[in-house]
Amino acid sequence: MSQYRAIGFDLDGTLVDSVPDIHAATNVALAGLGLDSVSEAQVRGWIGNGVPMLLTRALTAQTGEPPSEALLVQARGLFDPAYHADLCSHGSLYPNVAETLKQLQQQGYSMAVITNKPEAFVEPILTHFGIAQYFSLVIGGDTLAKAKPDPMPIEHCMARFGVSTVDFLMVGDSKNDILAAQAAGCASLGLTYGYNYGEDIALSNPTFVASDIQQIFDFIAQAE
Ligand SMILES: O=C(O)COP(=O)(O)O
Ligand SMILES: [Mg+2]
Repeated sequence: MSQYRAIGFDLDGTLVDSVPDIHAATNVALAGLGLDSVSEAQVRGWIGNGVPMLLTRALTAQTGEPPSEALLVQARGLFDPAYHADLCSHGSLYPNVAETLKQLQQQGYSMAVITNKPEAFVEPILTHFGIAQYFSLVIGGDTLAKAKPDPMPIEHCMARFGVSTVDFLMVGDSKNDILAAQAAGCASLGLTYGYNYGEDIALSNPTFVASDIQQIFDFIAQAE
């Protein structure tokens, strides 16, 4: 094993290309409020800070002003059942994700999902794609008091795994993942294929940058 003992994985844009399903549920919510649909490309640029922020961004785009709390609650009441009903039918695992997780587990790493997606959606998605068994801990965007880019989810995870900052590697597609890792004082691997508000992940200065999750083996070997 390398110097790392535990690895945190972001979900959306890192393990699963979930935009098509999130896009569909967003448009169900907007239609229920009598608002026009948004495009998949728009939704791709709004993912990263959880569902409340995604809906805030969508409602702002379609009404021209930030939504009231009441409108946001209404939108969430429409989004959640629509997304729950159809979490995975259009999405897919990114290449080499299942194989990489399997190999890392065989090598003895403790692994967690650290996502800003609401916790209730996470387990069914992991199960659908056959990767739930690789994770001994799942932290959603609403599991703790603070979400990424705050370091709290990573700190919580390190405490649960009984590892220190030098033992932990955070893998993600968004600057929120990299900022959370930097704030927690641990290493990060930034993936170039996900959703990062249209920005190059390298601009956030992750410890490593990769275009395929399988490249993680190059970096953890390097760190030995
Ligand atoms: O739900 C989001 O906005 C982002 O989810 P992620 O943290 O798994 O990328
Ligand atoms: Mg992500």
